[in-house]
Amino acid sequence: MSARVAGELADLPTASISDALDKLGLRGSMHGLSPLRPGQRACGPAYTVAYEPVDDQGGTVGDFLDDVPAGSVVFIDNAGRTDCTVWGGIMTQVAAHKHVAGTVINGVCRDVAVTTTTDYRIWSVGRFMRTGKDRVRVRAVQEPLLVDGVTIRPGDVVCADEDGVVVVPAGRADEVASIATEVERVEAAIVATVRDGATLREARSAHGYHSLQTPDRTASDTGETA
Ligand SMILES: O=C([O-])CC(=O)C(=O)O
Ligand SMILES: [Mg+2]
Repeated sequence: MSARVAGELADLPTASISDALDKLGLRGSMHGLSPLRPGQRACGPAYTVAYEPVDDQGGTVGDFLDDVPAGSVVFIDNAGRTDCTVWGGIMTQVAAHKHVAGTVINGVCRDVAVTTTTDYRIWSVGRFMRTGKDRVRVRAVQEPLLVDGVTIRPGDVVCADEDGVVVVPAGRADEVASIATEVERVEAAIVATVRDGATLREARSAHGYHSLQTPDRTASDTGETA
């Protein structure tokens, strides 16, 4: 993936990227992860972290942050747990200081007031104040995660905005960016066509709105022979 493609994805809404993933038959739209505050966006290569529960003492939260490169999106899997955190205000301030692009948590964070007054972006299942220290520990860093049926590999492109989070496989970023760009172009054309006097039904039909995200059927998909 070139810097140009990464830049294109960074400029595209997650809605159009999600449509492109649908068209290519790829899973990558992450259900149930919401932005902590309105208006935030982030896009960058995934830095993956998996947590696991500990029975008693010895759990830790967040020491891996020293190793995260600037521009990455930290993608943390705490198995969707909402009863203890894996991110807090110290981590937010350190990540912002290191120019980390953002954090996605399949779990919860705390110290939300700090994050909302710091130039840093988090998407999560929710928020809760009880720490993960002595409750969870890091099981793996920079290994593939499987979250809600989506595989997130280190270096995959994570894009997130007000609609939520999408993950684009690094090797498919070029195709996804080009289809998502076309989705954007067609959607703008539909609105322009209505402003020129067409009905929504006419404009959508003229520009193929309903199948923008529909996978192209090949002979092998349909069982047809050429
Ligand atoms: O225990 C945690 O979730 C971490 C925390 O509060 C912080 O980084 O400030
Ligand atoms: Mg804290």
